[in-house]
Amino acid sequence: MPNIIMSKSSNKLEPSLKKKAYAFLEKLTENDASPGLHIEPIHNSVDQRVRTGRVDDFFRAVLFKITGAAEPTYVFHGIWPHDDAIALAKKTTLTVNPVNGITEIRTVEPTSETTYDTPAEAPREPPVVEAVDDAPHPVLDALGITSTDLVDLLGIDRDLADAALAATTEDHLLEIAGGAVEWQGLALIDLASGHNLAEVRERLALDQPVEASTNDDEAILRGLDHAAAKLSFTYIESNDELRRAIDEGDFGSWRVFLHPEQRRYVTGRWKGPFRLSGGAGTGKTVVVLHRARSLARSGQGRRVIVTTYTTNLADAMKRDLYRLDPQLTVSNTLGDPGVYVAGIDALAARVLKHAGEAGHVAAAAVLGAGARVGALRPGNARWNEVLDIHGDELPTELRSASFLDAEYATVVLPAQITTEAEYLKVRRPGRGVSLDRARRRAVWRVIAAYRNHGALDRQMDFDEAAAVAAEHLNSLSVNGSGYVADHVLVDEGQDLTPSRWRLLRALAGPEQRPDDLFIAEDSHQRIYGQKVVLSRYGIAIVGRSRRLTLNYRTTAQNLAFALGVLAPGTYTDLDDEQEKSSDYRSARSGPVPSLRACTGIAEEYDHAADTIKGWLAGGVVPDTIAVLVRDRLLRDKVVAALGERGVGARAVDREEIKGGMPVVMTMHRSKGTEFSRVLLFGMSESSIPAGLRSEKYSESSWNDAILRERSLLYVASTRARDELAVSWSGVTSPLLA
Ligand SMILES: Nc1ncnc2c1ncn2[C@@H]1O[C@H](COP(=O)(O)OP(=O)(O)OP(=O)(O)O)[C@@H](O)[C@H]1O
Repeated sequence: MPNIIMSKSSNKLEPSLKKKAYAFLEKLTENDASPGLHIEPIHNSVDQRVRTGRVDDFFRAVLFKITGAAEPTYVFHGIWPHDDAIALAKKTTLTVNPVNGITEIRTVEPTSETTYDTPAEAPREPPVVEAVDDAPHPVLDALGITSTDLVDLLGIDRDLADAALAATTEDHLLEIAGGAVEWQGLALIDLASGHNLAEVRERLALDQPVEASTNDDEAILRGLDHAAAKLSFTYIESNDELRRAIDEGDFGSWRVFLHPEQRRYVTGRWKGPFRLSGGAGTGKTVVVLHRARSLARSGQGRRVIVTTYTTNLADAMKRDLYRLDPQLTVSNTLGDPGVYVAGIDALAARVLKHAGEAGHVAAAAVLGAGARVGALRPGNARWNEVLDIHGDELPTELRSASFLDAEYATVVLPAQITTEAEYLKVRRPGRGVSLDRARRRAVWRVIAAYRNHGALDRQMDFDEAAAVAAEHLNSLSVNGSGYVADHVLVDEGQDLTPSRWRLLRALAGPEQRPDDLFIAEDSHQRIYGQKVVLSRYGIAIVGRSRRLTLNYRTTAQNLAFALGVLAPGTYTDLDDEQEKSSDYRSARSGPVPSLRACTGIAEEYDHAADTIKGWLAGGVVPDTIAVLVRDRLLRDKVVAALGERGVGARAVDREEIKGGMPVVMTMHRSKGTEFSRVLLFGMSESSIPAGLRSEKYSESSWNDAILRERSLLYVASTRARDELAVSWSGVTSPLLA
């Protein structure tokens, strides 16, 4: 049976052609000599491997046939109307790159020397001396990149290198890169964003050239197997896979065309916890899903847990894992073989449910004598209740549910404090509020009351539940029952609290083991909780951390806007190192975000309705449009106001996003989602909510709250794939200034 390799370009078939493409390729895999297929060479073609095949009366497929092995391999390039297909087949070649051996598809234009546009603004004649200073300077030249670097060291096509070296704006360079062989385009973007040659070679695995072969067909097959070639080609292993690859087209690219760097983190094996950081849209979730699959398939009975902070995102990951591999064993019982996907709080609940009586023992150990496992509820209502009764015993500035919640989650629970004496002695690193003995006593009284209320009402907050679940699992490990999962993978790690980290550690076993924990995180997107330093909670990364920097989701223009929002803040990662964002880049270009100041809310509603109508009239699919707002109240007002202006829109809360209509949701809910068009609505001075007042108990807490607001805006702006619009009424948000 012939093997089929699909090229990325063949992935972009018109919907009407998908069924035909599938029927054609299915027949080809059964028997390439089948007479109905008409697999034929083309007279006078540049590449003697090229073939055309009959899809129907009107359409032909263009393929390359590689022989030599027991079965032939066909590289499927695409489908075109008959005459176009013949013309293309004559001039298209499948060759290996002379420098690194990577297999590439190229079009050889017989009449023109270059297939890339020379930039309009590039000087064609030597400029007169006076004009030189004002002349736009080529981007790559300014970085000291030469033609020798590009052509001889990296293996970039000469005509592409010439065009790229002449480009005087990053936009034009992006355009040129977009038309190039995938890995060559990415190499140019990397160089333009300041990476040196060695870094580019390492990122794209060009420092591992393909082993040479004297047999041309063998060389092509080897070149197709290189990590950089896999950006453009994928082996199709079954008819199911073929159908999905064709049906999902470009939307399913993440399933098959991984970047060599992403691939490295999917297949990499480490002695202990590994941390993958990276900006919004760099494919961290994609890596987590692929890695979960790779680990689940790495041995009999592997138990893999995939988790994250919010239930919505966990649900989305479960769906995507199925899209990635419908055959993957999914586990519905914690501890069973397969991949178990759940939000971190649902994991805690599941552990406690199974714990039975032992759960109450763990609760007493963590929360003090008398505590039992109870129903899971958020802590705010209980803190407020306790403050109403005992608030007067605290200094005014500490009468804050936010302060108490943070003190409890980051100091008391992780240190397993159950008595005042322990609290008086405990170290409180990173809390930013100093407490003398008297103040500690007062704070402990309120915390003890909080615990009493919890015990009386048979309630636990989510941090308590995680801490108790971790304690229970650790006690099982001590008794020799072992750990729950061979591998635990967590997405959005920046949002987890210390007790949740302890739970993750416990799920993977108390002691470090190979590939026990894989942590994807972006400290620029921390929108919940406090800063956490992992080493304080038994998770030692030491040298096992890397970053992804290529944004797959959004355009360079949207990314620049989003990074501008972050810029005034300082962010530290889970290793307490300063996080940088200067090397984030995008391979796509689009319009500059539109900013609209309105005089009042009515005008802002009108503008929102007009913007959405314009997008819809332009053919944008309705549910790929989102309006993002700071809170639920405004969300519901926007839905109503849009409706009054003739634009149907759906408010989205916890439920899955349904098709058919533009959606309106809070910025928090937008985490982990993406849309073609996004309007950030209501970005006025008042968009920093009154609720943040409770963070004013210390300067550092207030600064951190503002940092989280910046991060929230960064999350929201990076949801836009193609176009971003921002509006406000009256005075603009200080975060945008
Ligand atoms: N190799 C790839 N090929 C094609 N598309 C990709 C690839 N990697 C990621 N993407 C796409 O880029 C988008 C962002 O990916 P993903 O959600 O994994 O990023 P992320 O880093 O987790 O983002 P965020 O932190 O903002 O949630 C998705 O649409 C994903 O399908």
